[in-house]
Amino acid sequence: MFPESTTGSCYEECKSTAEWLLAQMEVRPLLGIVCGSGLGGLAEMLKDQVVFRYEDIPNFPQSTVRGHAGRLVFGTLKGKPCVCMQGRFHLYEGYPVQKTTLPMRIFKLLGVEMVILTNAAGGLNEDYKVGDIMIIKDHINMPGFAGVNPLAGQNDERFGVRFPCMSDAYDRDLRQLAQDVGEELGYKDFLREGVYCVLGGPSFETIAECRMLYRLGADAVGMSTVHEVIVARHCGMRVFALSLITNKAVMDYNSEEKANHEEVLQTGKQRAEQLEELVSTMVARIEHNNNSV
Ligand SMILES: O=P(O)(O)O[C@@H]1C[C@H](O)[C@@H](CO)O1
Ligand SMILES: Nc1nc2[nH]cnc2c(=O)[nH]1
Repeated sequence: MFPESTTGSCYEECKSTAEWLLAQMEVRPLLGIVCGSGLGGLAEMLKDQVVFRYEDIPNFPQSTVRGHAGRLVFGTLKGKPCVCMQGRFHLYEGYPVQKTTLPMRIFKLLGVEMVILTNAAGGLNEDYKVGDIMIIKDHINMPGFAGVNPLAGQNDERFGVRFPCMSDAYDRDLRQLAQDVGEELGYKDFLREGVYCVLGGPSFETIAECRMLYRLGADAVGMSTVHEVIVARHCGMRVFALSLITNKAVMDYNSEEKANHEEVLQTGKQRAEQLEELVSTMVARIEHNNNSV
């Protein structure tokens, strides 16, 4: 038997939450969006909103971090039916990794086919500037090296296979679409593509850790997204993810810079408009059901 703490988010629990939500509105979302720290403005773009506070949703965790409003917003974005998490859950809030990713399984049971995730991240790549938007092409699941994986524990085949592939986690066509849209919008100077590394947080990285992560191949470091991506891919949803580089990781022992959440939220405010424009223009061009963009 698997121990209780590692049995993951059970199918019945997710199904009852999905059914509770579906019973209260007409929207049948095909697209799921997760807003990163300070990036909740994306949810405000949805038309004909139906809003649920996390505290009112059965089985749903609560947001505890500033910059994460804790609202599930349904509506349409450029005519496409969407559900948007205005606030996500992090390991450092004290939730088991299975609980932080439970909304991905609820998305799946709501009928969502594609997930777009955003996050705030520290830039490790020396060429990156604060305010750059990084299309995530791959990830490093650092907690996974220590066995912290949302799929650890008993596997429920109704969600997906025991050993899911992750080499194709970040949809190639959606990444290309983002590049094309970014170029058209004139974002070339601040649009990047790179590798995101997740750590547990909540402490920011030491200088030695930043240097190590960069040498390992990470371009940006954060505290989220990867576990959601693993669960979304496990249950067959397509994934696209963006990091907003909100601060530069400190790599130099002579530097006076110090990572802090204020700067993260401030940079989010400054780049929110462009990030929202990029995502909404992409959404306008995405076709569903035929697996194309
Ligand atoms: O939810 P995200 O990954 O955008 O939040 C990042 C990581 C921490 O929660 C916070 C640090 O400022 O921002
Ligand atoms: N781990 C981590 N998460 C972040 N989120 C925003 N900036 C950072 C950062 O520098 N490090």
